Amino acid sequence: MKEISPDQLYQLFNRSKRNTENVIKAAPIGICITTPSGHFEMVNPAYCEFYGYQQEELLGQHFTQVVPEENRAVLAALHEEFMQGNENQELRQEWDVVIKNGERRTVIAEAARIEADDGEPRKVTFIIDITQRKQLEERLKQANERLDHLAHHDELTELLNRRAGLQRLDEEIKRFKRYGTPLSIAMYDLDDFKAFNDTYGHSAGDSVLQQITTLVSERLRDTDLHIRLGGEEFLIIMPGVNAEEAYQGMERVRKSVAQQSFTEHQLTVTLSSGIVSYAEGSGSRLLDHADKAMYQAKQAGRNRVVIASSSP
Ligand SMILES: Nc1nc2c(ncn2[C@@H]2O[C@H](COP(=O)(O)OP(=O)(O)OP(=O)(O)O)[C@@H](O)[C@H]2O)c(=O)[nH]1
Repeated sequence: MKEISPDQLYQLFNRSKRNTENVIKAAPIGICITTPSGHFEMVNPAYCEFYGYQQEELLGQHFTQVVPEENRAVLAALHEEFMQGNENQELRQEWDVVIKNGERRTVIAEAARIEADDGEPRKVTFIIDITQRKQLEERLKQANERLDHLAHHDELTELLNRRAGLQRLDEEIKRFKRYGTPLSIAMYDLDDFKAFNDTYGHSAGDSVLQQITTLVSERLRDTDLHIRLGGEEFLIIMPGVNAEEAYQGMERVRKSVAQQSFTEHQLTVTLSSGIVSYAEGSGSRLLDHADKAMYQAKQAGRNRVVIASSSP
């Protein structure tokens, strides 16, 4: 082994120290060292650049200067706990931070406890800016929620669409079979809506469809499900409701719609509805029965509610 003189060793030690300092200066990630009381003792250029501060604006300041006000107490307490922890304890967490101009950013901060030359512990923290990644994740999440909403809802009325509605009907039938609580459905369809469209135009028709469905939803119970089956035909699933109660509920809905006036021409629009209570069979059989009852309501002169003569 090569003999190294104390003088050479001293020079090597000094060079190693300078190299370490240069590595910290050149590091592309933010690094800071904080005292046991939480004050900045060292901040590297990448740290200063990320937060938008000069080195002298941070040194000696409490680290919570770069933390949103609402998180300051929690982070100060965490820092204290960390400082008292065991030697190898490391902390890796995602945090919201605030840069000098007040903007919020998100970082991953990884901290390690070291012992300084005064024998006291220090916390060295490495930060990685993940703001862009977080923003992308948030946008992706919102886009997925929107897609999910579009897959289950009708765009014009915001009601559940046919596919989602029929799925809910099957679920309610399963619940009926399990618990035996009553279940009724009401189908309704606007009266002479073709004539309305032909006279006042399709976009006036669209707006009336939106207003009527909003009005109907307001008249329903919170537990009822309101579905657009297609065109101007709708379904209401009423869990826990027998045919008589469903009839009374739909009569209230029918009257509310008939009393309301729509568009600048103050027009009235009516609806016809068929009601059926579940006894047995499939969802589509139940719908057939409600459809037949609705047809009877149309045949009997429209603007009325009919209970299906026999349950499926
Ligand atoms: N504006 C608008 N009209 C629609 C929409 N969906 C269906 N319609 C119209 O609703 C009308 C339904 O006509 P029909 O099925 O003949 O029924 P109706 O004229 O309401 O007559 P009855 O149901 O027998 O009282 C058609 O003119 C469709 O174009 C929609 O999303 N917007």
